[in-house]
Amino acid sequence: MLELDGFVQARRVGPVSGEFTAGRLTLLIGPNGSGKSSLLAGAAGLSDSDGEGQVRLAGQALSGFSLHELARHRAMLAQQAALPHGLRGYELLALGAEPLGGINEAVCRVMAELAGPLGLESLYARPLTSLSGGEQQRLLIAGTLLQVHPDINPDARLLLLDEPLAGLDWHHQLATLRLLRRYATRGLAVVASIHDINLACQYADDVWCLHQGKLAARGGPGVITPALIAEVFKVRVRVLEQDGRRMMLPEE
Ligand SMILES: Nc1ncnc2c1ncn2[C@@H]1O[C@H](COP(=O)(O)OP(=O)(O)OP(=O)(O)O)[C@@H](O)[C@H]1O
Repeated sequence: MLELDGFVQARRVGPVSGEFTAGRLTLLIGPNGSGKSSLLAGAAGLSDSDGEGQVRLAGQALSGFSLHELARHRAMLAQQAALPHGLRGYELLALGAEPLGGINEAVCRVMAELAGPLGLESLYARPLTSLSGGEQQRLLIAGTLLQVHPDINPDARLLLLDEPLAGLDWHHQLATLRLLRRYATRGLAVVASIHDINLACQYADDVWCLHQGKLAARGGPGVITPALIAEVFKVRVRVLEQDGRRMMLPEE
């Protein structure tokens, strides 16, 4: 679906090659500054590759897409996304739906569908500036998911989220990961950066581990091993197994 072919961004990331596949949830892990945001920005078409590198969506170079075409094919949740002032929750989502035809019955239905898992019922009517950090983040996630919902945007192919779980409580972290899996099941390539290694093990179809701008490992959750964690994160961990699930416990 989304192919990175020798993607390079200044000295921040690359060269990185690989594919984010339709129908799969790819979780990016890596220490601070390892290049996750830079890679996501490249995959979103927000920054071109240096040199010969290319990013292709369904075989077409992303650098040739207009902003309108990008909006039709992918949505991106940025890290520390800025919130427009003077808006209420539902108006933020309406703003995101604008390039896709604006508020209509389908948009209202999707807003209602997202309200349950993300706990938005009482937030839609409130001014954005009155919301807590985690509440704002849940609305931003909803706004991003709305833009690639099949009932609103049948051309959507790719969903990218930079640290969507930042600031969320445990309940809403799990709800968000379940939603991302659901969107992948609907046929999108879904990619998110995440700092919780155990959640990455539990929810990812594919894991990309970045280290100093390069891919240190890529594959199923099994690529996350104590040796990889020690090399990349400089943390020693022990593996616990329960009911077929693996958990990494940092050693003191
Ligand atoms: N605008 C910029 N100008 C110069 N260097 C930058 C810029 N943005 C990021 N960098 C550098 O590029 C590298 C990769 O940054 P990036 O934000 O992609 O990392 P990250 O893996 O997303 O980190 P984090 O987990 O802290 O969010 C870092 O060393 C960072 O300092």
